[in-house]
Amino acid sequence: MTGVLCASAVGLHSASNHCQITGTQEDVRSTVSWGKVARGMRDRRQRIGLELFNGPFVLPEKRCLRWREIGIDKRSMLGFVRTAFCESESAEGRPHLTGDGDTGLQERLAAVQASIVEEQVHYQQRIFKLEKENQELRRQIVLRQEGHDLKSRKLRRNPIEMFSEILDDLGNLHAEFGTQAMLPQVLVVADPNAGKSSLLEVLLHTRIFPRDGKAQVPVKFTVCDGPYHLAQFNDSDREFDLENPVDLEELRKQFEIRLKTALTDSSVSPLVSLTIWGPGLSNIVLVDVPVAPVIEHEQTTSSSERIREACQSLLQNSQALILCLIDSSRDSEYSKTVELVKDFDPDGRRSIFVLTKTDLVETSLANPDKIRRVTDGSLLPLKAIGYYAALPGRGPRSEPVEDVEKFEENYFRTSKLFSSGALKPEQLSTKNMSRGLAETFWHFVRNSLRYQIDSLKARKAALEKNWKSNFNKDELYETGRMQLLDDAVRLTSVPQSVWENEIEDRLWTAMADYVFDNIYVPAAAGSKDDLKVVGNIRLKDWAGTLLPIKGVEVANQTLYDRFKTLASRNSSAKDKDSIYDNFKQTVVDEAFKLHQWDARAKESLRVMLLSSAEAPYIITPDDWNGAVRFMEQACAERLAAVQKIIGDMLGPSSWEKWMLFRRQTLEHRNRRAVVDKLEKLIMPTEGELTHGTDLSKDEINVVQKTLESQGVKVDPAFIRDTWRYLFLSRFLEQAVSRIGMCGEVSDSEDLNAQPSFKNDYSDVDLFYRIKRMIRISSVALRQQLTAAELGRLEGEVKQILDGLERNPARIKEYFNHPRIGLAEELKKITNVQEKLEDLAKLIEDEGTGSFYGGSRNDDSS
Ligand SMILES: Nc1nc2c(ncn2[C@@H]2O[C@H](COP(=O)(O)OP(=O)(O)OP(=O)(O)O)[C@@H](O)[C@H]2O)c(=O)[nH]1
Repeated sequence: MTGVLCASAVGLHSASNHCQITGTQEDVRSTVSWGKVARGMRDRRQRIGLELFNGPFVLPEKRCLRWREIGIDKRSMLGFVRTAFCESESAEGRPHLTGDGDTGLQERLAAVQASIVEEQVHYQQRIFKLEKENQELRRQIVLRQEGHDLKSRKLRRNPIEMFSEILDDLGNLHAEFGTQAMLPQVLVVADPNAGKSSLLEVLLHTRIFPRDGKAQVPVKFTVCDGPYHLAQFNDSDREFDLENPVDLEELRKQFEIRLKTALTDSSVSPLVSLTIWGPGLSNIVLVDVPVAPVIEHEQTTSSSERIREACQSLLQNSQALILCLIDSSRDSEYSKTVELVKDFDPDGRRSIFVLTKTDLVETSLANPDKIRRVTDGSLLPLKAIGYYAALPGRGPRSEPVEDVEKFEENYFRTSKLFSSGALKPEQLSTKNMSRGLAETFWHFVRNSLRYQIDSLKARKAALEKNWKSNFNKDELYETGRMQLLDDAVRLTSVPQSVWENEIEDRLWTAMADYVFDNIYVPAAAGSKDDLKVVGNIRLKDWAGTLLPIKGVEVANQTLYDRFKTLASRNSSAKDKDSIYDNFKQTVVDEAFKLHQWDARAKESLRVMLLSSAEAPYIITPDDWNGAVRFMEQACAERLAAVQKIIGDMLGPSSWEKWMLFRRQTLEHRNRRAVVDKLEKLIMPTEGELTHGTDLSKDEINVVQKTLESQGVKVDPAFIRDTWRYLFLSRFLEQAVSRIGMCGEVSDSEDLNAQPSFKNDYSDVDLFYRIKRMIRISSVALRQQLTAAELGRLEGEVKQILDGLERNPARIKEYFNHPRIGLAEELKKITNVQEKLEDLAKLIEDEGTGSFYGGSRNDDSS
């Protein structure tokens, strides 16, 4: 071969804005009649690359002539070069177009190819026009069907909206229950500055992204073909009119806020979602997926960790298409995004590559062969299912989308980079890509729907196996509510005697320690006369102060406990269902926070008790017998409690030490020493207790000093404390043995015959009065309870339930039982499955062809 004239150099294709010639000066001079070319050009503009065609003609390996530099249009240059070629064809050693074969044939082939390209472009434009008309007709039909209801200016829900809703439902199912189901969506990924935002904006036909850069957060765009150009965030009802600059500006602001919130606030979804309607938009779900969080995961902070996970889980969806943008002006073989795509889709089964910025390649002639090497899979590490070239921008992003589209259309019509047929005309331009993408997307949808329906059915079957009943939260709430109101009413049918006995028992338990420590022991520890006088005074003081207060507290607590027991009454029943427990117990608790016993109750109880304190003492044999039994039991119980306290003070006995391996502490040993001394010095183990309740200072001193001489160091408070229980124990032992000597009486004679009835047994009398006061309190409190408190409580329960009904989120919280979880999941899966089946049926009936959406076209095209 004597010379090589590259195909692109010859300019046989009109889609070039420069001419490239390769070969040495001699090669080229001997093969082409360059003078002819030069002459033709000079004739036209008098200004031509003379140094190339006539001059010293030092042709380096590669030379380039720009049409614009020469000053003639491409079509003319094409003509000149063609003629020059034809003339030189007969010459010996004529030049070759790149590649082998006969030059003339190749030239003719190239010419035919060029005209085919032109034809295709022409028909493509016709198709656009027809589609636009078709779309306008559809819009009019829809508007007519909707009766010109312009309140909602969107089209009635189209398949892509149905589909997007299903995607959201599946996302929620996954987040709430971990249910796996995947459907297609188009994930758009790119290296920084590759033109992703520009491309998305052309696809959405609006400059939607915030101007000052956008946060690295995934954004889902549900793109719908519709008569009006509108946008709406999925978490809001507001529609933005994209034709209105004020609305558009506001939308950008809102968008920016949402992106920032998604990045920083872990309580909101990391995926920002919005729907865009517009005439001629393709029906498709696009997700802008930032790759930086996935690639640079070592540097992620905890807040961006969520974003990384979200992006990763989007990419892991084996049904999703990955639209990977490749900046052709850079060395794409080193692209980190391409590496990432390879990780998630090693076989290139769901990846599509889009070459952007090819205009820059063309002007710089950096690597003209690049397109072919990308599309034949030799440049990138994986072969994709589709390739497109798009020119979504060329300068500031403020340029109207229409202008970008026009520029793009013009560029592809004339670009020599694509003249070799590496990409077909329908693979060139954003518009064509959008259409092709919609086609592939719906193809993926159709193929995956059946599989997803089946996988949801399988999950449902597994859930149904675990689930017998068919509750939902609203039904559960209604049942729980009815049961609670029923329980509140059932409180009124509790017998009076049950209330009274329960309050009486509880009140005595609550007051027993006080009665011993502050009434009986101080009164009985003195002389027999003191017992009556002191006992009387202390009893009245108790009746006038503490008893009414404690009485109301105890009655309220009794009411609460009984209501709680009733509310969980099913616990032991056969149909017990713990599902209601949480809800009912919480409502009961809240009702009792509201419930205040009538404030007048204490005062009326106090008056009643004080007057009973004046009432006559034991009169009848029953009074006596009851009082004796009560005193005996009370003293025995108190004695047992005191002995237990003393036992704890002294620590383990020798037996326990050896057999149970328990150890005595220093405090235990000191207590034992103090008890020994007190028993020896002050309180004889045998015989009547003659000492008063308190130790004198001298007695304490003696005990302390004696112990000190034995090496035991204790302070006076320690001695006094030990004495208190020691005394009480001895005192109660004597009381129990004394009361044991009292027999039962059957009549008044018997009663009067009791030894020293009036004098020696004043303490029986005291216990009789104590018991009578407790009884009077319980009867009075029961009366207040049944007459007023039950009614008020029922009202309060209703009040709380009404409040709950206004706050469904709280109701949801109460019913969080695993079985409810199953039922909820089951319900949601059924719902999604039904929607999927509707969509599958629609696809079956209409075919996906009608779902792709429109193709926008300019009137000019
Ligand atoms: N010449 C030319 N410039 C383009 C092309 N596509 C985009 N640009 C320009 O490239 C610059 C970057 O484009 P963007 O759309 O912001 O790129 P991006 O991928 O979103 O960038 P990041 O925000 O870093 O992700 C802008 O100035 C665009 O106008 C193209 O095909 N040709």
